[in-house]
Amino acid sequence: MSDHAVLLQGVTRTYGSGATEVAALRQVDHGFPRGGFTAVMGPSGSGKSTLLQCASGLDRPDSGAVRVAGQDITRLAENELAVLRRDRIGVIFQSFNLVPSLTAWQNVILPSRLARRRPDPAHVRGLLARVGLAGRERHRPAQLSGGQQQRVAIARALLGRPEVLFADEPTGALDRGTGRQVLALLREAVDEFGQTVVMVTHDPEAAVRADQVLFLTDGRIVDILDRPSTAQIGARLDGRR
Ligand SMILES: Nc1ncnc2c1ncn2[C@@H]1O[C@H](COP(=O)(O)OP(=O)(O)OP(=O)(O)O)[C@@H](O)[C@H]1O
Repeated sequence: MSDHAVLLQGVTRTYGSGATEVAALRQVDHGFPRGGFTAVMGPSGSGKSTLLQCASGLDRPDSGAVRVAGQDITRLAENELAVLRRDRIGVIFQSFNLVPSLTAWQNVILPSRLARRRPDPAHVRGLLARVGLAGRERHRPAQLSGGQQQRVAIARALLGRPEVLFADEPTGALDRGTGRQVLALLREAVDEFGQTVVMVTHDPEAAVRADQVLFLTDGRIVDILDRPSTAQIGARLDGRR
């Protein structure tokens, strides 16, 4: 079995055509280590979200392969991809993406309900407690702070015990203290539960929690730093290194 939870091979994604053509990803090759925490950084428009979307099966590359659990997900039919995403992948967004009319509990179990599954209530309760939301199960998103809403989204992403958790700017809408709590949960998913986390971020304070930081420019990975300091990340972003 590969030691990569997700393997990108020659992944290219181009938007538009002719004069408006934009190459968002250009022949990207990268393996995300199993049980590792990787941050993806780079200037606005460098292809970070596109990389996350192609790696998580939300978008399909124009060419190249994306292997998750050894399967090339670019070759799966829609229904096969939906099953793989449901069983093996969790996704968290900057804007939480919760359903406003549902309680925290209902939001967490929504994907499994849609998949006609009945999650174990003890597991749901335990998950909400793990993310610090014990006693908030019946609150709706509007009755929760931004950080609490993001923790509901994390609990939802973790419910199916996914092997890989993708997070697109998960702390982007949060203050620093609340963001730290969210990062601690992602770190815990890696350290305690052996999950793989891939996180897009603009924030060096967030990226420093990762084991490895990828830097994208113009649709290409231009650098990879292992366990960099905040200062090293800042210097790399400023082009001082
Ligand atoms: N749906 C789309 N249609 C056309 N062009 C797109 C689309 N999505 C992304 N792009 C373009 O692809 C390039 C990469 O976009 P992407 O969102 O991946 O960058 P990013 O690094 O995540 O940027 P940001 O940090 O601003 O979120 C950009 O030039 C963007 O304008």
